[in-house]
Amino acid sequence: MLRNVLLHSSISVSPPLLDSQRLPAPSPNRLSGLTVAPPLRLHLPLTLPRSLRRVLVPIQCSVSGDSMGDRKMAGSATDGKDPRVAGIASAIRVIPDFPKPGILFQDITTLLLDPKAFKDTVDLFVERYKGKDISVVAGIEARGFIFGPPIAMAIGAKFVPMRKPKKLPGEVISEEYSLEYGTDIMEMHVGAVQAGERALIIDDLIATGGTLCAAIRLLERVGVEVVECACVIELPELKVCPES
Ligand SMILES: O=P(O)(O)OC[C@H]1O[C@H](OP(=O)(O)OP(=O)(O)O)[C@H](O)[C@@H]1O
Ligand SMILES: Nc1ncnc2[nH]cnc12
Repeated sequence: MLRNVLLHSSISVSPPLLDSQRLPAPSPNRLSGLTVAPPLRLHLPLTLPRSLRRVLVPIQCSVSGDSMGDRKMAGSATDGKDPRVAGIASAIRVIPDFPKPGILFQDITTLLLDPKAFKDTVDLFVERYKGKDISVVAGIEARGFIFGPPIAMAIGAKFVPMRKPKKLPGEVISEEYSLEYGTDIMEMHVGAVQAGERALIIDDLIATGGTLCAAIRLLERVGVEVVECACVIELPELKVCPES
């Protein structure tokens, strides 16, 4: 069971930024084959403490302050009380029925239109990870490529893209993972990381956790220590990881 996290700001993702962007409140819908009852919550950053990373399989995205017990990290800027989190949450647009009926899509492009909210998002991660001896920030295609590089630069780490198949030109190592229907493959360049390095994995969102599981496996196969995974958004109602 996954019990995370640092930030545990159980915030309802709020209406769109602009009136013109407002959408009707979504009804409970299905995502990845699972019933999802809004409101969804924003957790920033969603991090998996090292001691709990392994229990991503099976993942439970629901988070409770109690569940962290002794592992709760006191004093984190991301404990849910940080005033920046509300602004970030309100900048994320929710679009029902995209990309297909029943999906409640968390659209971070509206967050990117808001310079303060975007900066606050990156800053919250940077505040947590600066000075933690992390030499690798691994970003997951595509939206991990948006948040990963500014975080990497700010903490003095290199950025390593974890890409979809046949995108990287050099020699790669691959990891297959399960999706709701079928499988996908994640790839990383051979030589991008060295055994013994400490990595942070960044993505925009965790749903089932299958994508993050694959990224962890890929890095650990080459001897990298994955310190934590961090995401902007958690879909806490999703309780199943496709990995087994
Ligand atoms: O926790 P999971 O169930 O694995 O899902 C989370 C992943 O899904 C989304 O990416 P997507 O696969 O849609 O790719 P994209 O960002 O390239 O559109 C999201 O950005 C995460 O990477
Ligand atoms: N509901 C969702 N919104 C945005 N990206 C997603 N990836 C998986 N589920 C998603």
